[in-house]
Amino acid sequence: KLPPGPPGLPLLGNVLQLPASFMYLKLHEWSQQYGPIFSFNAAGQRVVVVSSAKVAGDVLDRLSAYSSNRPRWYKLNDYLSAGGNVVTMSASDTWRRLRKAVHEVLNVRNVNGFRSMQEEEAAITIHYLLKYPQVNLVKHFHRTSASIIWRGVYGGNPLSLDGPDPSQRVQDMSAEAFKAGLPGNSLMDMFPPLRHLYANSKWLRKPLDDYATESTNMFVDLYAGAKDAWALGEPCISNNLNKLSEDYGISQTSKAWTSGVVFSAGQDTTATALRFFALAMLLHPEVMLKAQTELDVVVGDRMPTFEDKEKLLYITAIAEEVTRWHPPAPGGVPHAASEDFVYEGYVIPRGTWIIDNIWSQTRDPALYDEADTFDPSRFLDAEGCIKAAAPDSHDDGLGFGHGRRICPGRDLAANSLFISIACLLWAFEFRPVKGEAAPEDIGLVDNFITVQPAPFKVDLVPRFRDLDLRLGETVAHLA
Ligand code: HEM
Repeated sequence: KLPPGPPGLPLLGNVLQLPASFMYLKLHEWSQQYGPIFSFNAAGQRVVVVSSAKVAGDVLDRLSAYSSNRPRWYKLNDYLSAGGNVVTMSASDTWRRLRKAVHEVLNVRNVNGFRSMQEEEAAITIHYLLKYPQVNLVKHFHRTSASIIWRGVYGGNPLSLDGPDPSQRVQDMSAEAFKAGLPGNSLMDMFPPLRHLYANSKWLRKPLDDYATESTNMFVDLYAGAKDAWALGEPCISNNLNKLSEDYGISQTSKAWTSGVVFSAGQDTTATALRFFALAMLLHPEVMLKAQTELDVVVGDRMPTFEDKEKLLYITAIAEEVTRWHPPAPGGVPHAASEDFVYEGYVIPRGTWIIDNIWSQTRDPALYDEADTFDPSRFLDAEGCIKAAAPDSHDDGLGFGHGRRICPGRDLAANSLFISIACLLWAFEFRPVKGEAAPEDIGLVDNFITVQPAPFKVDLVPRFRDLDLRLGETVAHLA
């Protein structure tokens, strides 16, 4: 038997009850009604939802041998991504090899090699915020996050705010493709006879094939453009993939796709977290003041660096709380059962989608009190040190998913968030702009995988009169 869940219609199941956007809120509502593991039917597709940290840990971590596949996404994976997308591909040998290559660069030790680049990017962000205060934070934080991951993947120079932005096209194309992955969003995924039609009709397939070709060309060009960085020996993901020996059996096109997909997986998520951070500062000036008191004691009037991390514990806690309070991907990326398995008496058949309901997990009353409140101190013990995560819960990083599919960029992202937050709070007071919506009324935008705060204005008041002069060498070159 499957876990319990909402009653549905014959054939269509619960598909008409699923909202077109903010689906995670519906899943949260159902989890309150049917418990930490429930199931529903999206027009014939069985879906199981895991909504507490314990059940997610059991099903996605401890039973990961059965729960690490991805849904069989015909439109998204086979057509739009030409089978080359490491996020959407099934748990095959190719996926394992690609993940290993990505992990070699992004593991917790090696990401430290990107720290000076991330410090530089924090300084550049402050410089642009001073130079272009009229430009919305959305654009500033897009640049920060895109530039860090761009350089992590392709090496090279920082992306600029006032020049061409080669990253935007990658972002737009990937957001477009991911729409097709949501339950009920692709007819060929819902109705198997249509797959035959598409397979046999060039005319029907044309827009999908054109899209895939455009993506492939874009990724191959970007990959080829990274060769200068490889020649200079810069540590970057594309270089690592390039060095994979022929024995791996991975084509150059597949390496190019993986580089592009890793870029797009890391960009929007990190930018979203920075936007929620800024919103949290508007809503909670007391948190900002406490963080700035810590910064005044530890770093004073020089810009923070990673060397200060061990002493900037409240800042570290803010970075953790941001992705708990508003996880950038609140509905996770769906997993799927690679074979039938049993959990607590429920049989989860092969092919079932398993939704990692991150939103409900980050509101799990077993782990967090008053979960809707932004409170970094929940991650600190009585001495003000960072608490160890509760056993088997990874309650300090639920926003990054679970099991063998867990986000391979989480350590890079955690470092980006730490240094950006430390430097931004060192540099500026965050104040509401008169006449703008009150911070609590700022709505959300559903971007299919990420959910972000709607654009809002914030008054960033420099904390030092000569701030631009304190930003170091890189910024002096930019100016
Ligand atoms: C705050 C920032 C980030 C958040 C919240 C985030 C969140 C996530 C989540 C929830 C997943 C799905 C995990 C699962 O299926 O269980 C994921 C997967 C992934 N993330 Fe991240 N991510 C972030 C940053 C990054 C960065 C910086 C990179 C790369 C540099 C990255 C690369 C990936 C990739 C490649 C996958 C797919 C893994 C697979 O399917 O095997 N992410 N991320």
